[in-house]
Amino acid sequence: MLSEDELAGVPLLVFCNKQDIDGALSPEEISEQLGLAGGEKGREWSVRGSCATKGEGLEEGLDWLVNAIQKK
Ligand SMILES: Nc1nc2c(ncn2[C@@H]2O[C@H](COP(=O)(O)OP(=O)(O)OP(=O)(O)O)[C@@H](O)[C@H]2O)c(=O)[nH]1
Repeated sequence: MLSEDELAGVPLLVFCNKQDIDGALSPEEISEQLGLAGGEKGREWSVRGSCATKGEGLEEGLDWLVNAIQKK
């Protein structure tokens, strides 16, 4: 999907939800597995932990996205 021309340069935000559950993959592990760490240079990206049931990490992530879009 990220290789589509229409999405070139578009900021990417990935929420790694359910971080409150034991054994959840960390954002670092997920960004490695998605090939973002060290590999994605054509856009701003952020892979963040969240816990939707407690509302943790969501506002910070959306703030990051708004900033990234405004800079674009
Ligand atoms: N412990 C925990 N449970 C969550 C979290 N976010 C969602 N859930 C729960 O996960 C279940 C599935 O949530 P949905 O919103 O239906 O998500 P979905 O994408 O359809 O399903 P999943 O792939 O299981 O996440 C619900 O019981 C939610 O309450 C979280 O951050 N922590």
